[in-house]
Parts: sequence; structure tokens; C-alpha cells
Amino acid sequence: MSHVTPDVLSHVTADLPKLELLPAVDVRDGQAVRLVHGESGTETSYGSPLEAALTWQSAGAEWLHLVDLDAAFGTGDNRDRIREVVAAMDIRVELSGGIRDDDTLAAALATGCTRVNLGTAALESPEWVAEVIATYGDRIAVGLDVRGTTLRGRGWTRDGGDLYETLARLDAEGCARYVVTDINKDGTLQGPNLELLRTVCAATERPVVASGGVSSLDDLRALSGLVGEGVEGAIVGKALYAEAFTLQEALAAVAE
Ligand SMILES: O=C(O)c1ccccc1NCC(=O)[C@H](O)[C@H](O)COP(=O)(O)O
Repeated sequence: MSHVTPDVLSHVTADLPKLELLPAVDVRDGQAVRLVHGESGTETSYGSPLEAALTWQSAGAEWLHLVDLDAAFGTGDNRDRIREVVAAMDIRVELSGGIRDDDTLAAALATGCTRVNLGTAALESPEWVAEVIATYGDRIAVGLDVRGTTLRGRGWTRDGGDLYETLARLDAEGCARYVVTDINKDGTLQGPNLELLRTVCAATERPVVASGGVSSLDDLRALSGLVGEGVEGAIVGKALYAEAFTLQEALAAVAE
């Protein structure tokens, strides 16, 4: 029988940090876009990435999740746009997409972003990833992008091994945090995969950033409920662009 009274429980909950929110700006062909299931060709365009990023910053965001989709898909890159956006931000930036070797990592870190998110490299170049984790510590996060429990790389187009085996390897190498995306939910407004997030949090001590599917303030409240299990933040894309709620409302919901 538990000796924890409801009063003690509410005190414990109140001491937990609030869920961090990372509004997303995904850049394809110079434009801010949202995809469905991360599939190339499903783009809805939302105009200038810089304007979108400035909008989220002035609405009170403390983080920006910025993705170079062309670099992720191998269809070019948006380096100039990405540099311009990071330079204009007073807030922290997590940068993702096509960071796979020394050159792309150096260019990404040189933008001044707070951290980078490695995806494909963690699946295809494990030795290099172990090295950069050891060198750059918490400036490196790894994106675990899954269908079921199978990881996907190369812009989510190719299978890349088992989620939990890869997680165990990266944990042993000291990876600082994971960005976990259920590809089946991404860009669909169907709600995050809470079960997946819980299972990943149970398998690692490291913080987890949830990505994909957020559709409502209740989804954000549900993710806030997982902070004690290890969910540190939530990336929000489509819901903000589709005006399902405002960023101010989202920030208020996670502060409740
Ligand atoms: O992050 C990547 O490298 C990436 C590669 C290929 C396709 C999509 C990719 N990222 C998408 C995102 O990070 C989304 O912005 C994020 O999951 C938000 O999803 P949602 O809230 O469902 O729009």
C-alpha cells in the first residue's frame, strides 16, 4: 500500500519542470512547409521560414525546432535560409535534417544553434556518432523516427534497425537526449503516440522530446503528464499552422 498522500503527490507534481514546447519550422525549397507522415510530395506551404520563426518567437516560444527537409531527403539544402533563421532568433534552436558527417555537423553547429538532431547518421555511421557524442555532449540529440519499433533514416524513407537496440547502444555511448517521432502520427493531427513515449522513457534515463501528431491542448496536457516519466519537451508543427490553438494557449496549457 502506498504511503504517499494526495497532498504529497500534488507537491511532487508541482516540483516537476514544465513541458518545453518547440514550435517547428520545416523548410523545403526555401519555404516553411508541413508534410504528412514526413512524405516528400505531401507539402502544404506556409510561406517564409523566417516569418514563421519570428512569429513563434514573438508569441513567447523558448525553443524553435528547425528542419532542413531538403538536406534530410537528399534533394539539396536550405543552408542560407537556415543560417538566416538561426541568426534572427534570441531563443534556443534545435536544428535537424541531413547532419551526417563532419562538414554538415560543422555547418550546423556554426549557425549558433543550441543543439543538433542526428537521425540517419545514428543508424548508418555509429562510430562517427559515438565520437561526436563524446566531443559535443548535449549539443547532440538523436532523432529516433519510427514506424512501429523500426527506425527510419534518409528522410524517413529507409529502414534502419530496431528502436530499442539502437537506444541501448546510444545510451551506452552517453547520448544526452532523444527526439522520438512516430512517423505514422507526424503531420496528421491524430494525437501523439503516448504509449511509444512511455515505453521509450522506461528504456532510458535520458530526456525525451516528443514529436509528431500533436493536435490539441489536451494532447499537450497529456504530454505534460509524462514529464515525470522523462518527456522533457514536445515539438508542435501542423497544429500551430492549422491554427488548432495558438502558441500562447499552448504555453498556458503546459504551465497549468
Ligand atoms: O526531422 C527530420 O529530420 C525530418 C526528416 C524527414 C521528414 C520529416 C522530418 N521532421 C519533421 C518534424 O520534425 C516535424 O516538424 C515534427 O515532427 C512536427 O510534427 P507535427 O506536429 O505532427 O506536424
